Amino acid sequence: MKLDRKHLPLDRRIGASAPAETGIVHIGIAQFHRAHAAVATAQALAAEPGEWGIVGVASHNPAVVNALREQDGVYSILELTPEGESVSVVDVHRDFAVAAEETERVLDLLAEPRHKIITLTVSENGYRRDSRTGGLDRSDPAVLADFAGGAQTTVGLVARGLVRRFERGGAPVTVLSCDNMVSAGDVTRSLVVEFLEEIGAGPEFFAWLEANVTFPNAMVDRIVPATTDAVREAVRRIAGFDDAVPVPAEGFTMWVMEDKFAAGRPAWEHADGVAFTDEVGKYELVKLRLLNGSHSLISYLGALDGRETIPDSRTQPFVEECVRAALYDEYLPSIDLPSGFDPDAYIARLFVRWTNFALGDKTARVGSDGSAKLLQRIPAPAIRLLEKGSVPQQMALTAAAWIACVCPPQGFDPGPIAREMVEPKREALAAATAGASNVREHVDAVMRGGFLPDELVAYEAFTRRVAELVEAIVRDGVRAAAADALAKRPLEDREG
Ligand SMILES: NC(=O)c1ccc[n+]([C@@H]2O[C@H](COP(=O)([O-])OP(=O)(O)OC[C@H]3O[C@@H](n4cnc5c(N)ncnc54)[C@H](O)[C@@H]3O)[C@@H](O)[C@H]2O)c1
Ligand SMILES: O=P(O)(O)OC[C@@H](O)[C@@H](O)[C@H](O)[C@H](O)CO
Repeated sequence: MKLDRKHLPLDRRIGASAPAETGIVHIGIAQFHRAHAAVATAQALAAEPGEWGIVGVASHNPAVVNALREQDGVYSILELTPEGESVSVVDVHRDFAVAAEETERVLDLLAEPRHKIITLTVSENGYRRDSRTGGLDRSDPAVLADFAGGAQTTVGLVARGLVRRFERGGAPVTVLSCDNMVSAGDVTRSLVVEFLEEIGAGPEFFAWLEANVTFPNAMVDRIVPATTDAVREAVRRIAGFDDAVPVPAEGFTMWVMEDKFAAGRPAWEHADGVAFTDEVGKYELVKLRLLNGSHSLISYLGALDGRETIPDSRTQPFVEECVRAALYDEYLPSIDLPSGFDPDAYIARLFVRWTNFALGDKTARVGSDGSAKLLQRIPAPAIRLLEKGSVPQQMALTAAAWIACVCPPQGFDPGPIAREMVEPKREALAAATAGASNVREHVDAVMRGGFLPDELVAYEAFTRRVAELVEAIVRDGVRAAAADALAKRPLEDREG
Protein backbone atom coordinates (compact mmCIF):
# COMPACT_ATOMS: atom_id res chain seq x y z
CA MET A 1 0.00 0.00 0.00
CA LYS A 2 1.26 3.44 -0.96
CA LEU A 3 1.32 6.07 1.78
CA ASP A 4 -0.91 9.07 1.00
CA ARG A 5 -3.75 11.05 2.57
CA LYS A 6 -6.39 8.48 1.49
CA HIS A 7 -4.47 5.83 3.40
CA LEU A 8 -3.40 7.98 6.34
CA PRO A 9 -2.75 5.60 9.26
CA LEU A 10 -4.34 7.71 12.02
CA ASP A 11 -2.93 5.49 14.76
CA ARG A 12 0.56 6.45 13.60
CA ARG A 13 -0.03 10.15 13.00
CA ILE A 14 2.11 12.54 15.07
CA GLY A 15 -0.04 15.29 16.60
CA ALA A 16 -2.67 16.67 14.26
CA SER A 17 -2.93 17.14 10.51
CA ALA A 18 -2.52 20.76 9.43
CA PRO A 19 -5.47 22.63 7.92
CA ALA A 20 -5.52 23.34 4.17
CA GLU A 21 -4.50 26.94 4.84
CA THR A 22 -0.75 27.50 4.95
CA GLY A 23 0.96 29.88 7.39
CA ILE A 24 4.61 28.81 7.07
CA VAL A 25 6.91 28.71 4.03
CA HIS A 26 9.84 26.42 4.63
CA ILE A 27 12.90 26.77 2.36
CA GLY A 28 15.16 23.72 2.19
CA ILE A 29 12.80 20.78 2.41
CA ALA A 30 15.12 17.81 2.77
CA GLN A 31 15.79 15.66 5.85
CA PHE A 32 16.15 17.78 8.96
CA HIS A 33 13.10 20.05 8.72
CA ARG A 34 10.83 17.05 8.18
CA ALA A 35 11.96 15.37 11.42
CA HIS A 36 12.23 18.54 13.48
CA ALA A 37 10.14 21.69 12.86
CA ALA A 38 7.45 19.78 10.94
CA VAL A 39 7.03 17.29 13.79
CA ALA A 40 6.90 20.13 16.34
CA THR A 41 4.27 21.86 14.19
CA ALA A 42 2.10 18.72 14.09
CA GLN A 43 2.37 18.44 17.88
CA ALA A 44 1.57 22.14 18.33
CA LEU A 45 -1.52 21.81 16.12
CA ALA A 46 -2.79 18.95 18.26
CA ALA A 47 -2.64 21.22 21.31
CA GLU A 48 -3.92 24.38 19.60
CA PRO A 49 -5.39 24.29 16.09
CA GLY A 50 -4.37 27.14 13.77
CA GLU A 51 -3.72 28.04 10.14
CA TRP A 52 -0.20 26.66 10.17
CA GLY A 53 0.04 24.33 7.20
CA ILE A 54 3.52 24.36 5.65
CA VAL A 55 4.60 25.07 2.07
CA GLY A 56 7.73 22.97 1.51
CA VAL A 57 10.20 24.65 -0.86
CA ALA A 58 13.26 22.90 -2.22
CA SER A 59 16.05 25.21 -3.31
CA HIS A 60 17.15 23.27 -6.39
CA ASN A 61 16.72 19.52 -6.14
CA PRO A 62 13.11 18.49 -6.93
CA ALA A 63 13.44 14.87 -5.73
CA VAL A 64 11.85 15.21 -2.27
CA VAL A 65 9.17 17.63 -3.51
CA ASN A 66 8.18 15.30 -6.38
CA ALA A 67 7.96 12.30 -4.06
CA LEU A 68 5.94 14.21 -1.47
CA ARG A 69 3.54 15.51 -4.12
CA GLU A 70 2.91 11.87 -5.10
CA GLN A 71 2.07 11.12 -1.44
CA ASP A 72 -0.17 14.20 -0.81
CA GLY A 73 2.59 15.63 1.38
CA VAL A 74 2.45 12.77 3.89
CA TYR A 75 5.62 10.94 4.96
CA SER A 76 6.91 8.87 7.83
CA ILE A 77 9.56 9.19 10.50
CA LEU A 78 11.51 6.02 11.34
CA GLU A 79 12.72 6.58 14.88
CA LEU A 80 15.76 4.44 15.56
CA THR A 81 16.89 4.05 19.16
CA PRO A 82 18.92 1.41 21.02
CA GLU A 83 15.61 0.35 22.61
CA GLY A 84 13.86 -0.28 19.28
CA GLU A 85 12.36 1.17 16.13
CA SER A 86 9.02 2.82 15.46
CA VAL A 87 7.22 4.47 12.57
CA SER A 88 5.03 7.55 12.78
CA VAL A 89 3.47 9.77 10.14
CA VAL A 90 3.59 13.55 9.62
CA ASP A 91 0.84 15.41 7.75
CA VAL A 92 1.47 19.14 7.85
CA HIS A 93 2.74 20.05 4.36
CA ARG A 94 0.04 21.40 2.12
CA ASP A 95 1.91 22.75 -0.89
CA PHE A 96 5.33 22.41 -2.51
CA ALA A 97 7.63 24.31 -4.84
CA VAL A 98 11.14 24.14 -6.25
CA ALA A 99 12.66 27.62 -6.04
CA ALA A 100 15.06 27.21 -8.96
CA GLU A 101 12.21 26.16 -11.27
CA GLU A 102 9.36 28.30 -9.92
CA THR A 103 11.13 31.39 -8.65
CA GLU A 104 8.30 33.85 -9.33
CA ARG A 105 5.79 31.61 -7.60
CA VAL A 106 8.02 31.23 -4.55
CA LEU A 107 8.49 35.01 -4.36
CA ASP A 108 4.69 35.33 -4.44
CA LEU A 109 4.37 32.74 -1.66
CA LEU A 110 6.88 34.67 0.46
CA ALA A 111 4.89 37.87 -0.13
CA GLU A 112 1.47 36.47 0.77
CA PRO A 113 0.18 37.97 4.06
CA ARG A 114 -1.21 34.60 5.22
CA HIS A 115 2.37 33.33 5.36
CA LYS A 116 3.54 34.58 8.70
CA ILE A 117 6.75 32.59 9.15
CA ILE A 118 9.56 31.72 6.73
CA THR A 119 11.73 28.91 8.08
CA LEU A 120 15.08 27.85 6.62
CA THR A 121 17.22 24.70 6.65
CA VAL A 122 19.59 25.24 3.75
CA SER A 123 22.82 24.12 5.49
CA GLU A 124 25.63 26.46 6.58
CA ASN A 125 26.82 26.40 2.99
CA GLY A 126 23.51 27.75 1.71
CA TYR A 127 24.12 31.18 3.24
CA ARG A 128 27.11 31.69 0.89
CA ARG A 129 29.26 33.54 3.37
CA ASP A 130 32.81 34.70 2.92
CA SER A 131 34.96 32.50 5.21
CA ARG A 132 37.18 35.46 6.06
CA THR A 133 34.58 38.13 6.86
CA GLY A 134 31.35 36.24 7.54
CA GLY A 135 29.48 38.56 5.14
CA LEU A 136 28.15 37.56 1.70
CA ASP A 137 30.76 35.89 -0.48
CA ARG A 138 31.23 38.46 -3.21
CA SER A 139 33.41 36.12 -5.23
CA ASP A 140 30.51 33.65 -5.58
CA PRO A 141 28.97 33.89 -9.08
CA ALA A 142 25.53 32.97 -7.72
CA VAL A 143 25.65 35.85 -5.24
CA LEU A 144 26.72 38.25 -8.01
CA ALA A 145 23.96 36.94 -10.31
CA ASP A 146 21.41 37.61 -7.57
CA PHE A 147 22.76 41.13 -7.04
CA ALA A 148 22.14 41.62 -10.76
CA GLY A 149 18.46 40.63 -10.53
CA GLY A 150 18.29 36.91 -9.72
CA ALA A 151 16.84 35.10 -6.70
CA GLN A 152 18.64 31.74 -6.81
CA THR A 153 20.58 31.93 -3.54
CA THR A 154 18.65 31.60 -0.30
CA VAL A 155 19.58 35.10 0.84
CA GLY A 156 18.62 36.54 -2.56
CA LEU A 157 15.32 34.67 -2.52
CA VAL A 158 14.37 35.77 0.99
CA ALA A 159 15.47 39.37 0.39
CA ARG A 160 13.57 39.68 -2.88
CA GLY A 161 10.57 37.95 -1.25
CA LEU A 162 10.60 40.61 1.47
CA VAL A 163 10.75 43.40 -1.13
CA ARG A 164 7.71 41.92 -2.87
CA ARG A 165 5.91 41.59 0.48
CA PHE A 166 6.58 45.27 1.24
CA GLU A 167 5.27 46.27 -2.21
CA ARG A 168 2.10 44.26 -1.64
CA GLY A 169 1.06 45.84 1.63
CA GLY A 170 3.86 44.86 3.99
CA ALA A 171 2.25 42.30 6.29
CA PRO A 172 4.63 41.45 9.17
CA VAL A 173 6.62 38.23 8.98
CA THR A 174 9.24 36.21 10.85
CA VAL A 175 12.33 34.71 9.21
CA LEU A 176 13.49 31.78 11.33
CA SER A 177 16.78 30.08 10.47
CA CYS A 178 16.95 26.49 11.71
CA ASP A 179 20.51 25.88 10.55
CA ASN A 180 23.53 25.07 12.69
CA MET A 181 24.96 28.57 12.82
CA VAL A 182 26.08 30.79 15.66
CA SER A 183 23.49 33.58 16.09
CA ALA A 184 21.61 32.11 13.13
CA GLY A 185 18.85 34.74 13.27
CA ASP A 186 21.20 37.72 13.58
CA VAL A 187 23.44 36.37 10.81
CA THR A 188 20.49 35.77 8.48
CA ARG A 189 19.26 39.31 9.11
CA SER A 190 22.66 40.83 8.47
CA LEU A 191 23.13 38.88 5.19
CA VAL A 192 19.63 39.82 4.00
CA VAL A 193 20.25 43.48 4.88
CA GLU A 194 23.64 43.40 3.12
CA PHE A 195 21.90 42.03 0.02
CA LEU A 196 19.12 44.63 0.20
CA GLU A 197 21.61 47.47 0.58
CA GLU A 198 23.51 46.15 -2.42
CA ILE A 199 20.37 46.16 -4.59
CA GLY A 200 19.45 49.64 -3.42
CA ALA A 201 16.35 49.05 -1.30
CA GLY A 202 15.18 52.47 -0.07
CA PRO A 203 14.76 54.01 3.41
CA GLU A 204 10.99 53.34 3.46
CA PHE A 205 11.65 49.67 2.88
CA PHE A 206 14.24 49.53 5.67
CA ALA A 207 11.87 51.35 8.07
CA TRP A 208 9.25 48.69 7.29
CA LEU A 209 11.79 45.87 7.76
CA GLU A 210 12.85 47.26 11.13
CA ALA A 211 9.25 47.46 12.39
CA ASN A 212 7.72 44.37 10.77
CA VAL A 213 10.25 41.61 10.21
CA THR A 214 11.91 39.61 12.97
CA PHE A 215 14.77 37.14 12.78
CA PRO A 216 14.76 35.14 16.05
CA ASN A 217 17.85 33.20 17.01
CA ALA A 218 17.30 29.47 17.53
CA MET A 219 19.20 26.35 18.55
CA VAL A 220 18.09 23.18 16.76
CA ASP A 221 19.01 19.62 17.65
CA ARG A 222 18.07 16.16 16.42
CA ILE A 223 20.39 13.75 14.64
CA VAL A 224 18.75 13.04 11.29
CA PRO A 225 20.77 10.93 8.81
CA ALA A 226 20.06 10.47 5.12
CA THR A 227 17.35 8.12 3.84
CA THR A 228 18.51 4.78 2.46
CA ASP A 229 16.74 1.77 0.97
CA ALA A 230 17.17 0.06 4.34
CA VAL A 231 15.08 2.85 5.90
CA ARG A 232 12.33 2.38 3.27
CA GLU A 233 12.37 -1.38 3.87
CA ALA A 234 12.15 -0.96 7.65
CA VAL A 235 9.13 1.33 7.26
CA ARG A 236 7.45 -1.25 4.99
CA ARG A 237 8.21 -4.06 7.44
CA ILE A 238 7.01 -2.19 10.53
CA ALA A 239 4.08 -0.17 9.19
CA GLY A 240 3.06 -2.05 6.03
CA PHE A 241 3.09 0.91 3.63
CA ASP A 242 5.44 2.17 0.93
CA ASP A 243 6.94 5.57 1.60
CA ALA A 244 9.44 6.78 -1.01
CA VAL A 245 10.85 9.46 1.32
CA PRO A 246 10.75 8.41 4.98
CA VAL A 247 13.10 10.18 7.38
CA PRO A 248 15.26 8.25 9.89
CA ALA A 249 15.87 10.03 13.19
CA GLU A 250 17.05 9.54 16.75
CA GLY A 251 14.56 9.88 19.63
CA PHE A 252 16.10 13.04 21.11
CA THR A 253 14.86 16.39 19.89
CA MET A 254 15.42 19.97 21.06
CA TRP A 255 14.52 23.40 19.71
CA VAL A 256 15.30 26.49 21.76
CA MET A 257 14.08 29.79 20.34
CA GLU A 258 13.73 33.47 21.07
CA ASP A 259 10.02 34.30 21.27
CA LYS A 260 10.25 37.15 18.76
CA PHE A 261 7.54 36.39 16.20
CA ALA A 262 6.23 39.35 14.20
CA ALA A 263 2.88 37.78 13.25
CA GLY A 264 2.24 34.91 15.66
CA ARG A 265 3.42 31.30 15.64
CA PRO A 266 2.13 27.77 16.21
CA ALA A 267 1.86 26.74 19.86
CA TRP A 268 5.27 25.10 19.60
CA GLU A 269 5.70 25.27 23.37
CA HIS A 270 3.49 22.14 23.47
CA ALA A 271 5.88 20.17 21.25
CA ASP A 272 8.55 17.78 22.54
CA GLY A 273 11.88 19.43 23.34
CA VAL A 274 10.79 23.00 22.53
CA ALA A 275 11.70 25.88 24.84
CA PHE A 276 11.42 29.65 24.49
CA THR A 277 14.09 31.60 26.32
CA ASP A 278 16.21 34.72 26.06
CA GLU A 279 19.29 32.57 26.68
CA VAL A 280 19.31 31.14 23.15
CA GLY A 281 22.85 32.38 22.46
CA LYS A 282 24.17 30.23 25.30
CA TYR A 283 22.25 27.16 24.11
CA GLU A 284 23.57 27.71 20.58
CA LEU A 285 27.16 27.67 21.77
CA VAL A 286 26.56 24.61 23.94
CA LYS A 287 25.15 22.75 20.96
CA LEU A 288 27.43 23.98 18.17
CA ARG A 289 30.60 23.48 20.18
CA LEU A 290 29.94 20.47 22.43
CA LEU A 291 27.85 18.46 19.97
CA ASN A 292 28.78 19.68 16.50
CA GLY A 293 32.44 20.52 17.20
CA SER A 294 32.98 17.06 18.67
CA HIS A 295 30.89 15.50 15.90
CA SER A 296 33.33 16.91 13.32
CA LEU A 297 36.28 15.51 15.27
CA ILE A 298 34.60 12.07 15.51
CA SER A 299 33.88 12.10 11.78
CA TYR A 300 37.34 13.12 10.51
CA LEU A 301 39.24 10.83 12.90
CA GLY A 302 36.80 8.02 12.09
CA ALA A 303 37.07 8.49 8.33
CA LEU A 304 40.87 8.31 8.46
CA ASP A 305 40.59 5.23 10.67
CA GLY A 306 38.22 3.50 8.21
CA ARG A 307 35.08 3.83 10.37
CA GLU A 308 31.94 4.14 8.30
CA THR A 309 29.56 5.28 11.03
CA ILE A 310 29.66 7.73 13.92
CA PRO A 311 29.09 4.99 16.55
CA ASP A 312 31.89 2.90 14.97
CA SER A 313 34.22 5.86 15.29
CA ARG A 314 33.11 7.20 18.67
CA THR A 315 33.60 3.78 20.33
CA GLN A 316 37.29 3.65 19.35
CA PRO A 317 39.07 4.43 22.64
CA PHE A 318 41.45 6.92 20.97
CA VAL A 319 38.52 8.83 19.50
CA GLU A 320 36.70 8.92 22.82
CA GLU A 321 39.83 10.20 24.56
CA CYS A 322 40.29 12.99 22.02
CA VAL A 323 36.62 13.96 22.21
CA ARG A 324 36.69 14.11 26.01
CA ALA A 325 39.80 16.30 25.85
CA ALA A 326 38.13 18.54 23.26
CA LEU A 327 35.01 18.84 25.38
CA TYR A 328 36.55 19.42 28.78
CA ASP A 329 39.80 21.27 27.94
CA GLU A 330 38.71 23.35 24.98
CA TYR A 331 35.00 23.71 24.26
CA LEU A 332 33.35 23.72 27.69
CA PRO A 333 35.54 26.48 29.21
CA SER A 334 34.65 28.69 26.23
CA ILE A 335 30.93 28.76 27.02
CA ASP A 336 28.95 30.87 29.45
CA LEU A 337 26.43 28.13 30.29
CA PRO A 338 22.65 28.65 30.35
CA SER A 339 21.18 28.90 33.86
CA GLY A 340 20.56 25.54 35.51
CA PHE A 341 22.49 23.71 32.79
CA ASP A 342 24.33 20.53 33.88
CA PRO A 343 27.30 20.08 31.50
CA ASP A 344 28.29 16.62 32.75
CA ALA A 345 24.78 15.26 32.22
CA TYR A 346 24.65 16.88 28.76
CA ILE A 347 28.01 15.37 27.78
CA ALA A 348 27.07 11.94 29.14
CA ARG A 349 23.95 12.10 26.98
CA LEU A 350 25.98 13.13 23.93
CA PHE A 351 28.10 10.01 24.23
CA VAL A 352 24.95 7.90 24.42
CA ARG A 353 23.52 9.66 21.35
CA TRP A 354 26.76 9.16 19.40
CA THR A 355 26.66 5.45 20.29
CA ASN A 356 23.34 4.87 18.54
CA PHE A 357 24.29 1.89 16.34
CA ALA A 358 20.62 1.47 15.36
CA LEU A 359 20.66 4.94 13.76
CA GLY A 360 24.01 4.25 12.09
CA ASP A 361 24.66 7.92 11.25
CA LYS A 362 27.35 8.06 8.59
CA THR A 363 30.81 9.50 9.21
CA ALA A 364 30.76 10.92 5.66
CA ARG A 365 27.50 12.83 6.27
CA VAL A 366 28.79 14.54 9.39
CA GLY A 367 32.14 15.35 7.75
CA SER A 368 30.57 16.88 4.63
CA ASP A 369 30.67 20.67 4.03
CA GLY A 370 33.47 21.02 6.60
CA SER A 371 34.70 24.29 5.10
CA ALA A 372 31.41 25.92 6.11
CA LYS A 373 30.71 23.96 9.29
CA LEU A 374 34.09 24.25 11.00
CA LEU A 375 33.78 28.03 10.87
CA GLN A 376 30.80 27.74 13.23
CA ARG A 377 32.59 25.39 15.58
CA ILE A 378 36.29 26.16 15.89
CA PRO A 379 37.57 29.73 15.37
CA ALA A 380 35.99 31.56 18.33
CA PRO A 381 36.85 28.99 21.05
CA ALA A 382 40.29 28.39 19.51
CA ILE A 383 41.09 32.12 19.49
CA ARG A 384 40.01 32.33 23.11
CA LEU A 385 42.66 29.78 24.11
CA LEU A 386 45.31 31.16 21.77
CA GLU A 387 44.85 34.61 23.32
CA LYS A 388 45.75 33.01 26.65
CA GLY A 389 48.88 31.50 25.16
CA SER A 390 47.58 27.95 24.97
CA VAL A 391 47.31 25.94 21.73
CA PRO A 392 43.98 24.08 21.43
CA GLN A 393 45.30 20.63 20.56
CA GLN A 394 42.00 18.98 19.69
CA MET A 395 40.79 21.86 17.55
CA ALA A 396 44.12 21.76 15.71
CA LEU A 397 43.61 18.00 15.32
CA THR A 398 40.08 18.58 13.95
CA ALA A 399 41.43 21.05 11.38
CA ALA A 400 44.35 18.74 10.51
CA ALA A 401 42.11 15.69 10.08
CA TRP A 402 39.69 17.75 7.94
CA ILE A 403 42.55 18.82 5.67
CA ALA A 404 43.84 15.23 5.46
CA CYS A 405 40.33 14.04 4.48
CA VAL A 406 39.24 16.63 1.91
CA CYS A 407 42.51 18.16 0.71
CA PRO A 408 45.05 15.36 1.18
CA PRO A 409 48.70 16.25 0.63
CA GLN A 410 50.25 14.72 -2.48
CA GLY A 411 50.76 10.97 -2.18
CA PHE A 412 48.45 10.57 0.84
CA ASP A 413 45.28 8.51 0.41
CA PRO A 414 42.68 9.32 3.09
CA GLY A 415 40.55 6.33 2.10
CA PRO A 416 37.06 5.80 0.68
CA ILE A 417 35.05 7.38 3.52
CA ALA A 418 36.94 10.66 3.27
CA ARG A 419 36.50 10.60 -0.52
CA GLU A 420 32.74 10.22 -0.02
CA MET A 421 32.55 13.47 1.97
CA VAL A 422 30.94 16.30 0.04
CA GLU A 423 33.17 19.35 0.21
CA PRO A 424 32.08 22.32 -1.91
CA LYS A 425 35.54 23.86 -1.65
CA ARG A 426 37.39 20.72 -2.76
CA GLU A 427 38.45 22.23 -6.06
CA ALA A 428 39.41 25.57 -4.52
CA LEU A 429 41.43 23.73 -1.86
CA ALA A 430 43.19 21.64 -4.51
CA ALA A 431 43.97 24.76 -6.54
CA ALA A 432 45.30 26.61 -3.49
CA THR A 433 47.65 23.74 -2.59
CA ALA A 434 48.74 22.79 -6.12
CA GLY A 435 52.18 24.40 -5.83
CA ALA A 436 53.09 22.96 -2.41
CA SER A 437 56.24 20.84 -2.38
CA ASN A 438 55.85 19.43 1.16
CA VAL A 439 53.21 18.98 3.83
CA ARG A 440 54.13 22.21 5.66
CA GLU A 441 53.65 24.26 2.50
CA HIS A 442 50.45 22.37 1.74
CA VAL A 443 48.92 23.18 5.13
CA ASP A 444 50.16 26.75 4.95
CA ALA A 445 48.40 27.18 1.61
CA VAL A 446 45.12 25.96 3.14
CA MET A 447 45.47 28.06 6.27
CA ARG A 448 46.32 31.23 4.32
CA GLY A 449 44.06 30.53 1.34
CA GLY A 450 40.98 32.33 2.66
CA PHE A 451 39.25 29.21 3.99
CA LEU A 452 39.48 30.32 7.63
CA PRO A 453 39.13 33.72 9.31
CA ASP A 454 42.28 35.87 9.23
CA GLU A 455 42.02 36.36 12.99
CA LEU A 456 42.60 32.64 13.60
CA VAL A 457 45.23 32.19 10.92
CA ALA A 458 47.19 35.09 12.43
CA TYR A 459 48.14 32.79 15.30
CA GLU A 460 51.33 31.15 13.97
CA ALA A 461 51.28 28.64 16.81
CA PHE A 462 47.92 27.29 15.62
CA THR A 463 48.92 27.07 11.95
CA ARG A 464 52.19 25.36 12.93
CA ARG A 465 50.40 22.83 15.13
CA VAL A 466 47.88 21.99 12.40
CA ALA A 467 50.82 21.41 10.01
CA GLU A 468 52.62 19.15 12.53
CA LEU A 469 49.47 17.09 12.99
CA VAL A 470 48.86 16.72 9.24
CA GLU A 471 52.49 15.59 8.96
CA ALA A 472 51.88 13.04 11.72
CA ILE A 473 48.73 11.75 9.98
CA VAL A 474 50.56 11.38 6.67
CA ARG A 475 53.70 9.83 8.20
CA ASP A 476 52.39 7.67 11.05
CA GLY A 477 48.61 7.53 10.71
CA VAL A 478 45.68 9.15 12.47
CA ARG A 479 46.09 7.20 15.71
CA ALA A 480 49.65 8.45 16.13
CA ALA A 481 48.56 12.03 15.43
CA ALA A 482 45.77 11.71 18.02
CA ALA A 483 48.26 10.33 20.58
CA ASP A 484 50.53 13.30 19.91
CA ALA A 485 47.67 15.78 20.39
CA LEU A 486 46.70 14.05 23.64
CA ALA A 487 50.29 14.03 24.87
CA LYS A 488 50.52 17.80 24.41
CA ARG A 489 47.35 18.30 26.44
CA PRO A 490 48.11 20.94 29.11
CA LEU A 491 48.99 19.23 32.41
CA GLU A 492 46.44 21.17 34.48
CA ASP A 493 43.67 19.92 32.16
CA ARG A 494 44.81 16.32 32.43
CA GLU A 495 44.78 16.55 36.20
CA GLY A 496 41.45 18.43 36.27
N1 LIG B 1 20.48 16.44 9.75
C1 LIG B 1 20.74 16.82 10.99
O1 LIG B 1 21.07 15.98 11.86
C2 LIG B 1 20.64 18.25 11.40
C3 LIG B 1 20.52 18.56 12.76
C4 LIG B 1 20.50 19.88 13.17
C5 LIG B 1 20.53 20.89 12.23
N2 LIG B 1 20.61 20.58 10.92
C6 LIG B 1 20.67 21.73 9.98
O2 LIG B 1 19.88 21.48 8.84
C7 LIG B 1 20.69 21.58 7.67
C8 LIG B 1 20.14 20.66 6.61
O3 LIG B 1 20.22 19.34 7.09
P1 LIG B 1 19.51 18.16 6.30
O4 LIG B 1 19.64 16.97 7.13
O5 LIG B 1 18.17 18.59 5.86
O6 LIG B 1 20.50 18.04 5.07
P2 LIG B 1 20.23 17.43 3.63
O7 LIG B 1 21.57 17.03 3.13
O8 LIG B 1 19.13 16.47 3.63
O9 LIG B 1 19.77 18.72 2.82
C9 LIG B 1 20.57 19.83 2.65
C10 LIG B 1 19.66 21.01 2.45
O10 LIG B 1 20.46 22.17 2.28
C11 LIG B 1 20.15 22.77 1.03
N3 LIG B 1 21.38 23.33 0.46
C12 LIG B 1 22.61 22.78 0.44
N4 LIG B 1 23.47 23.62 -0.17
C13 LIG B 1 22.75 24.69 -0.53
C14 LIG B 1 23.06 25.90 -1.21
N5 LIG B 1 24.30 26.16 -1.62
N6 LIG B 1 22.06 26.80 -1.40
C15 LIG B 1 20.81 26.55 -0.98
N7 LIG B 1 20.46 25.42 -0.35
C16 LIG B 1 21.41 24.52 -0.13
C17 LIG B 1 19.59 21.66 0.16
O11 LIG B 1 18.79 22.19 -0.86
C18 LIG B 1 18.80 20.87 1.19
O12 LIG B 1 17.57 21.46 1.43
C19 LIG B 1 22.09 21.23 8.17
O13 LIG B 1 23.11 21.67 7.33
C20 LIG B 1 22.10 21.91 9.51
O14 LIG B 1 22.39 23.28 9.38
C21 LIG B 1 20.65 19.28 10.48
O1 LIG C 1 23.99 19.34 10.10
P1 LIG C 1 25.36 19.88 9.88
O2 LIG C 1 25.67 19.74 8.45
O3 LIG C 1 25.54 21.25 10.41
O4 LIG C 1 26.38 19.01 10.73
C1 LIG C 1 26.44 17.60 10.75
C2 LIG C 1 26.06 17.03 12.11
O5 LIG C 1 26.97 17.44 13.09
C3 LIG C 1 24.69 17.51 12.47
O6 LIG C 1 23.81 17.25 11.42
C4 LIG C 1 24.15 16.88 13.74
O7 LIG C 1 23.70 15.59 13.45
C5 LIG C 1 23.04 17.73 14.25
O8 LIG C 1 23.45 19.05 14.37
C6 LIG C 1 22.43 17.22 15.52
O9 LIG C 1 21.45 18.10 15.93
